[in-house]
Amino acid sequence: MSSELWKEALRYFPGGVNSPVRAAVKPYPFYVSQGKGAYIYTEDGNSLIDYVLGYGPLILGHANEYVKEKVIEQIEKGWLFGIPSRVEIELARKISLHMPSIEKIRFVNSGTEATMNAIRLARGYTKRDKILKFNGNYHGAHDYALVDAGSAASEFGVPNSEGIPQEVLKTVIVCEYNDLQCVEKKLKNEDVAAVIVEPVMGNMGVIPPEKDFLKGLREITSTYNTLLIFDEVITGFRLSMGGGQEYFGVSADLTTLGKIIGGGFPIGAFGGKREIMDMLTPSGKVFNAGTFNANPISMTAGLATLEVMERENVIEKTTYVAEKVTEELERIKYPHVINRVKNMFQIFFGVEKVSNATEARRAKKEVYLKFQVNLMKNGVYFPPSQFESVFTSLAHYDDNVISDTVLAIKKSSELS
Ligand SMILES: Cc1ncc(COP(=O)(O)O)c(C=O)c1O
Ligand SMILES: NCC(=O)CCC(=O)O
Repeated sequence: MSSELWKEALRYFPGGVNSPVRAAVKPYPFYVSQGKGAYIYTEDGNSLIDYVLGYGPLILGHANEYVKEKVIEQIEKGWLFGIPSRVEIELARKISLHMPSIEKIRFVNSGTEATMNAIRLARGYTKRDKILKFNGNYHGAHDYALVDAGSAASEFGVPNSEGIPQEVLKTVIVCEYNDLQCVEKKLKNEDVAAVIVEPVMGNMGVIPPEKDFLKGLREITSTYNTLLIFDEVITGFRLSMGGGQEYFGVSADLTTLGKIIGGGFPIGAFGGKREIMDMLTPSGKVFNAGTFNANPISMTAGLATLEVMERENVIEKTTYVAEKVTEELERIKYPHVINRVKNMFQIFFGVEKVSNATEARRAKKEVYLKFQVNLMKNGVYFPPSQFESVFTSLAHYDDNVISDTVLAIKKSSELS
């Protein structure tokens, strides 16, 4: 039973969990025993249609057969060598084919590591210390990212974590998302190594960039010789095979990836222009290393996932599911706004517009949570936090999954 496991978990783990957002499930987290396709199964004998999908990586759904076979084949051959293996080249080739701005890449183990290293590299390359980020963007859980951070940092009321040295904080400048004037002013007045941005915000709910925001960032950063880092940990291989850059037609100097490119196994990557990437050890003097970097299991699962995506038009199918689900959400009587870009979306109650983190924080979280709990009772799992994105997968591209979701939304919409 989940209730018993939770009681024991509270003894071992701070707050009962190993990543904070998991504790946001009310009244206490359910424990998952299995996942298959669009469904997860709980220790309490319930099944739920899963719209969280491991917070984004599982774009094919749970336990995809092709990915599973490939991973098992690799396990038969061994799972860690600390020596290069063929599959890392195959995955790199595929990524750079779809994302031409990535001429060279380094594989790490999480999105956190990806942004931490991309920022260090930008500093090394430009010989400048400062970076600029946006309020509510989440770039992982390292010191330079936990300033006005979204996701669980906002959900749990600590957008600015304790434990980060003042010296570090002085190097991080924050602007509001979609505010180009702020960026222009800061870059004019300070020496900024890099601007890091989520091409679509997926960590304050979903917030799209306004028209010309990303193009504007490209122009301003070029003017001031500041690097533009697209954090595509969520959007890479989700908005399009070429990520947010292809979707919006804007090219970044450095790109961070994670989630989907590991097919559900731990992954991160950062890549970009050859001359910048070559500053990385061992060809250059900006250090990065890792026991598990480019481990063959994550490489294999990622490659298999991208192969299925190429074959099966996954982005359009997952977008179709998101359209159907949001059409039903639109019918909810309680005043709300829905932000959707392709196959990622979120609903905000009691507000008319959400175009930045400040506006997202004004939404009625308590109404969202009531809706989320209602949905769980009716067999559908949405993120337990207003500040996460709803995701769809290939496994959701199924009439029964869609109609069961629509029915669950109808039954869950009494919110006043
Ligand atoms: C845009 C973005 N960047 C970075 C990260 C950090 O990735 P990870 O959780 O793998 O460290 C996340 C994670 O959720 C993310 O959404
Ligand atoms: N949007 C934030 C994440 O996806 C990370 C998941 C976690 O923090 O457990």
